[in-house]
Amino acid sequence: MKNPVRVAVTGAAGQIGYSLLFRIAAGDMLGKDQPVILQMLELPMEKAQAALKGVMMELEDCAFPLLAGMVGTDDAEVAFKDADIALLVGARPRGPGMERKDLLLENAKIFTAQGAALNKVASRDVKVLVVGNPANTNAWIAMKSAPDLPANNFTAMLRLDHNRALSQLAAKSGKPVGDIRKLVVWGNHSSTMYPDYRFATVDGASLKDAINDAAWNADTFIPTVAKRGAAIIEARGLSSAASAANAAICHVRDWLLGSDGEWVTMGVPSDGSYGIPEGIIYGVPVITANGGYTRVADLPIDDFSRAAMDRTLAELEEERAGVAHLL
Ligand SMILES: NC(=O)c1ccc[n+]([C@@H]2O[C@H](COP(=O)([O-])OP(=O)(O)OC[C@H]3O[C@@H](n4cnc5c(N)ncnc54)[C@H](O)[C@@H]3O)[C@@H](O)[C@H]2O)c1
Ligand SMILES: O=C(O)C[C@H](O)C(=O)O
Repeated sequence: MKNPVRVAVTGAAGQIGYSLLFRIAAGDMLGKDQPVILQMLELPMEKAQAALKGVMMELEDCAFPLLAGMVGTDDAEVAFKDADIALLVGARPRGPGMERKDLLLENAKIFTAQGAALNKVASRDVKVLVVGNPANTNAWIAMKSAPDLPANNFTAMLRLDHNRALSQLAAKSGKPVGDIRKLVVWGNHSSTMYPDYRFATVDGASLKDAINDAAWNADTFIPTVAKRGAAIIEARGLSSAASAANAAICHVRDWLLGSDGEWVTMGVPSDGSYGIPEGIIYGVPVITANGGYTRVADLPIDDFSRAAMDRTLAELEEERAGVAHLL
């Protein structure tokens, strides 16, 4: 039996937590031979702590063979103690009519404090995925608040956008969703993101050529993916949860276990390539292996793409300026 991996999850009693924790404990994220210890954080409020207790009772009732231990707490330093993986989910979600950046100031404080707590007590190689919105800027805040940890280990979730784009492309082209390769979602997890299938292939053939519809790309595909979160909120009255949890599982699974040479989208601190200033957490295509990721480099950027990539960058820079005083 392998040694257990410590997985910290914040916002554990929330909607995403309720979809996420059971799949982690079932081995969907780290493999069916990898025991896990779940270290769950919730707000220090009676209702949140009671709900967390209920979630832990249900986890117990599943008798997951891979669940080697559980901690439920309202103290970030307890939740992050020696954590190998930290899924930062806990934050206020947006409601109808709000943009994700409307949550900026309210949620930013959480990520300053949690970055500092990770810095103090987590494993020195902790891999951090920020899900709570606005995810890119929150990841940047956490990274800046944890100067002793490797900056490249702070990532934001764009995998939900990536998966949404895959499904839209499969529906349009009639190709099986699992056969689409080399998709990218550039930039911010916000309505400015740029889903880009110029390089996408199915069985080695260009998907862009197969679709051959520039108007659909600009007028339907990009806005549908970019506004999907809002469409879910409109339909459900609540923001996406099971699909968000699934995307978090995909993101961490690929990061830790490798993507077998396939491209996946991760929000990672920029290395300055593609004209994105260093340090900004920006969605880019990466290939993952051995617990690390490598950017797909030197992709050609045409004028349409440059404009789209600059638009989402400008929003990230604006968000960063809006929280600079907290750091
Ligand atoms: N990046 C993405 O693709 C993506 C997708 C879906 C949702 N989200 C975001 O994820 C976040 C969580 O969504 P949800 O639907 O689970 O919300 P939710 O309100 O159901 O749950 C959030 C939970 O976090 C807890 N919480 C709040 N502040 C906390 C803190 N400082 N420490 C620990 N726990 C805290 C709350 O008590 C609550 O139980 C939201 O910000 C949402 O917008 C991101
Ligand atoms: O859109 C939201 O506010 C929730 C989440 O980020 C999503 O994309 O579904």
